[in-house]
Amino acid sequence: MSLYRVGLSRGMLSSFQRVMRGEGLHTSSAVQYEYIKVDKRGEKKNVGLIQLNRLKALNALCDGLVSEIGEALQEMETDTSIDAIVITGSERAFAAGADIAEMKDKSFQDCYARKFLSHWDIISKCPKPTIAAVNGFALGGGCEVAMMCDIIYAGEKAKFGQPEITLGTIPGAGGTQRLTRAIGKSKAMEMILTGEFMSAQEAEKAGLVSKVFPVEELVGEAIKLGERIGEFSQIAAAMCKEAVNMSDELPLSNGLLYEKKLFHSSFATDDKREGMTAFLEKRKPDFKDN
Ligand SMILES: C[C@@H](CO)C(=O)SCCNC(=O)CCNC(=O)[C@H](O)C(C)(C)COP(=O)(O)OP(=O)(O)OC[C@H]1O[C@@H](n2cnc3c(N)ncnc32)[C@H](O)[C@@H]1OP(=O)(O)O
Repeated sequence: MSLYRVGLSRGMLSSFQRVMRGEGLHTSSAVQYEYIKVDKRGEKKNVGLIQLNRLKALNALCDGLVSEIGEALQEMETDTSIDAIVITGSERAFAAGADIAEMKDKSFQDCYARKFLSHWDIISKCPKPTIAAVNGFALGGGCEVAMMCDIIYAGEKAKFGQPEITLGTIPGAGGTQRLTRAIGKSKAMEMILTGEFMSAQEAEKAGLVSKVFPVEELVGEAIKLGERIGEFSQIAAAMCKEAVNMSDELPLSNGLLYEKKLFHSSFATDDKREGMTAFLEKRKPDFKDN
């Protein structure tokens, strides 16, 4: 049974419970991947790095590649030494979309019966903070994977687009929804209906990207961001992530209530006591993620 399937069969347990119990698999060099490279980076090795590595096909997201991302995320999710996760590609391409050769002969029945692209959701469901470090093309599914992450950093030559219309289809992994939420209806509609690409600088201005960096500095900056997040209580970080993501799902009044409930819950943690005590004692907090 693949690690991915082991992870999925535990679906009834919340990710948070699993992390807290320290159960499950650990990121290790024992797992061999065909389409990705996996590493732990940062001074404390607390930032997981997933690098898409199907270079000849511009990291086109074939089924095997996405399954491997899922396996790596499952491992990093249960590895308590990892606080944040960076997903990146190559300098030429973050990912040029779903694999067109794999899709060409698929029928409606294949897609519907096998829930085509549904397993991609694992990326957006990761409870740990995820950062997409995008150099080069992030097209179609590539743009969608970037948008499934919590934060997008881009290299200055990055290009974002949802060109599915040029293939006679539409985005199928959240492109219409997430892009519209990120940059507004008019800009998203124009991009999706024309298949035109958006530069990193335009994407930063429109709100799709947080920051733009020189190409060669991008991954290092994303790792630094992961390290900064790792300095805080990881329970608080998970709650922040959950609350922010709920703003996409809920009407304002429900979102505000959800936030309040999580805020109250944070008062049950040792880290909240430590954070506030440290502030009053004018010292650095020593969070235990507890
Ligand atoms: C359904 C949704 C998900 O919701 C999708 O993602 S559909 C796919 C959307 N993506 C696209 O339409 C982008 C397709 N790719 C391109 O338009 C171009 O490759 C490019 C990114 C603009 C780069 O062009 P360039 O001329 O520099 O490079 P090549 O076209 O020669 O590409 C090199 C090599 O990679 C293969 N490849 C690129 N993208 C894909 C893909 N999405 N699926 C499968 N293969 C891809 C391309 O076929 C070339 O392979 P080779 O002929 O060298 O074997």
